[in-house]
Amino acid sequence: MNALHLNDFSLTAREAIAEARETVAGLHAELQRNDLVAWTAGNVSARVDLPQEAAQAAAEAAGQASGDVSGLFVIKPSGVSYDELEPGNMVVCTLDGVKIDDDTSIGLSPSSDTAAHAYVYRHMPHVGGVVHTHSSYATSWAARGESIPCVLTMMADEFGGDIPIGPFALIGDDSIGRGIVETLEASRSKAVLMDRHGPFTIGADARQAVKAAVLCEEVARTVHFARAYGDPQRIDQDQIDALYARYQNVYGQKDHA
Ligand SMILES: O=C(CO)[C@@H](O)[C@@H](O)COP(=O)(O)O
Repeated sequence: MNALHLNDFSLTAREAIAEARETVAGLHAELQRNDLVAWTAGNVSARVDLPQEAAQAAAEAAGQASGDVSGLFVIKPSGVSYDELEPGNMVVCTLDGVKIDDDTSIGLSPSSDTAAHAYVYRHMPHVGGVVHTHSSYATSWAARGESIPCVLTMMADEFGGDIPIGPFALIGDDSIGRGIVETLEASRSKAVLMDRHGPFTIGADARQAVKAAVLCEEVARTVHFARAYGDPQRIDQDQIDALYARYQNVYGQKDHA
């Protein structure tokens, strides 16, 4: 555990951490509601942006000048039933993936995918939320090492093209995170199917990352059946680009100035 304690942070920072804990705890229910997880096999995290001075002050208060205290993220505790998840047991980590003294029980370890989430936050500054599931249809494409071809307008809308396959990597160090970042940096997709493991999704915030996980499973299922009974054709790239631009910039309720 890190020497940092919640009390080392300013009131403003502690309020931001508390808000992130509420959000992340609530979003795990969305994974269940959308049938994306069996047992505890999935996790959601959210970045907590801190003003640099707040992060530095906390580090100095903890007598810690080293380590990445430029921000924090909140992630679920490993292996805890979704029925027991609540804001108070959401684990707070530095961007190095190290738990701070966050008033959860000392014994509560962060998700086993914490290193992967942390790597994404360190290397993709625009990402505010990360989700990992083993949802059945997306994971069956991962098991085959096959990317999902962009044969649906919904895929063009949300993923801007195919949903790519990432490399096979073992859990426990930066390998998975590195594979996620390398794959997503080469694509517009918000989802990557890690080979023989399962989907990881990103978003500007945690709710957008959960949406990407829901839509990833939805299109994985639809294309699975389309391929079983036919030969669906990939949408032309210029049409994918037009669909993606509309959906990302026009769809829904935009703030009308
Ligand atoms: O696949 C694995 C472990 O192999 C994890 O993603 C999954 O079980 C969720 O683990 P956590 O409960 O988040 O530690």
